[in-house]
Amino acid sequence: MIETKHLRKEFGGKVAVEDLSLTIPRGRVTGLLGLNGAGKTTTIKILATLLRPTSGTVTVGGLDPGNTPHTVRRRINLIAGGERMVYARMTGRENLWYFGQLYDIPGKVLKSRIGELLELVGLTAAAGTRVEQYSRGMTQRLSIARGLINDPDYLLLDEPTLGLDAPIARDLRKVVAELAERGKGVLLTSHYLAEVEQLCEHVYVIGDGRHLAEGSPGELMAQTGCHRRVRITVSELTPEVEAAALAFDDRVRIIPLAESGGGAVERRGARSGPGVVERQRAGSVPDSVERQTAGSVPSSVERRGAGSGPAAVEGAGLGGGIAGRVLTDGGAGDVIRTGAVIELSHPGDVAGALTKAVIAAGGEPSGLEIAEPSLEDAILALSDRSMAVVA
Ligand SMILES: Nc1ncnc2c1ncn2[C@@H]1O[C@H](COP(=O)(O)OP(=O)(O)OP(=O)(O)O)[C@@H](O)[C@H]1O
Repeated sequence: MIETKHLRKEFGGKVAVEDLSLTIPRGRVTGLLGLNGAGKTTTIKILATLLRPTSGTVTVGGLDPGNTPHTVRRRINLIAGGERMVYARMTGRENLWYFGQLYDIPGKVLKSRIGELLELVGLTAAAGTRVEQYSRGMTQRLSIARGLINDPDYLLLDEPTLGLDAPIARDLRKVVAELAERGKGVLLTSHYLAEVEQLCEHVYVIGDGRHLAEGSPGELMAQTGCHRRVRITVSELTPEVEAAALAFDDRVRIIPLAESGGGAVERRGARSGPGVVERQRAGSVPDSVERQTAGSVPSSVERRGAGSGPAAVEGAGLGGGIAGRVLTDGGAGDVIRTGAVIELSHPGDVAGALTKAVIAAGGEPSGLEIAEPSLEDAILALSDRSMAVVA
C-alpha cells in the first residue's frame, strides 16, 4: 500500500498540505476530494515523487521514495487529465514505445505490453496515427496507456476525465474500475463526483490541506446528514395539510409558494437545520438558486449549513408545473399563499407514506420529486464546516 503519515508541504510561507495521513491499498480506487486549492494536486505530486514533502513520511509498498526513488518510480505512475502527457508528433504506438524505453523495459516485453494496452484503451486501430490527429478523448486514453506502460502497482489519477465527453469519460471509468479489479491501487481526484461515487470504495475529503473526513461515499453522506430529499407540491396549503405534514416527521419543512406579494415564509419542523436566511422582493433575482429536475441529482448545489436543506428554490420543475419562489423570511403578512412544497430529508423511503398523510389531510399533491443525496452535498457540508473553523 501507499501510506502517508503527517504529511506537510509548504510553498514559501504557504501551507498547502498539513498533517495528512492517507492509506491507498491495492485492489481498489481511493478518492481524494476537496474544493479548489484543498491540496489534492500537491498531495498527488508528493506521492508521484515530483515534490518532496516539507515533513512527514510517504512509503510505497514499504519503501521510502526519498531513499529509493528509482525503485519507487517503477511501481507508480501518474496521469493528470489537465496536462498533455504524450507527444503530438508521434503516433500512439511510438509514444508508448518511447515511454516504455524510459523504464528500460526489454523490447519483447514492451512490444506485447503496448499491444495489450492499446487494446485496453481501444486505440489498436489508431496506433499508427499521429497523436495530433487524435481527438481529445483518444489522447486521454493514450495518456492512460502511457500511465500503465511500466505496469505500476499504483496509479495516481488527477482529474483523468477532465473535459471529456460523457461517453468517453464512461469508457475511461470502466478502464479504471478494471485496473482496480486487477489489483492495482488507484488514487483518484475528480471534480465529477458522480464518477467518484461510482468508482471509489473509500474517499478522503480534505480542506486547506487537512484531513476533514473519510469513508465510503454513503458513509460520508450519512456523516454529514445528507439524505434523500422528498418534495411534494400541493396546490393549496391548508392548516390541516400543514399540521399533518409536520406531524408526520418533525424534520419536514413547509415551503409556501408565493404567487404574489413581496415574499414568502418558510416554516420548518423542530428538527430541521438552520439553513440560509434570505430576503427577496418579487421579481428580483435570488442570490442562490438550486435547480433540479424531478428525480435527478441536483446539477448545482448551493452552499449551505451542514445537514440543512436548500433555503431557496426557484422554478424547481416540480410536477404539476408550479414554479414557485421560496424564501425564508420572518413575516408572512403580505403573502398570498396558493400552495407549498412539503420537503423532507430522510434516510428512509418515506415518499409514499408522506404523500398518503398529505392526501388524508385533504391535500392535493400536484408534484412529487425525490432527489437522491449526493456526494457533492457531503463535500460542501464538510468544506463549509472547515471554512467556519478556519474563519
Ligand atoms: N508551487 C506552488 N507555489 C505556491 N503555492 C502553491 C504551489 N502549488 C500549490 N500551491 C498552493 O497550495 C494550495 C493547494 O493547491 P493544490 O493545487 O494542491 O490544490 P488542489 O486541491 O489540487 O486544487 P484544484 O482543485 O484547484 O486543482 C493552493 O492554495 C495553491 O495555491
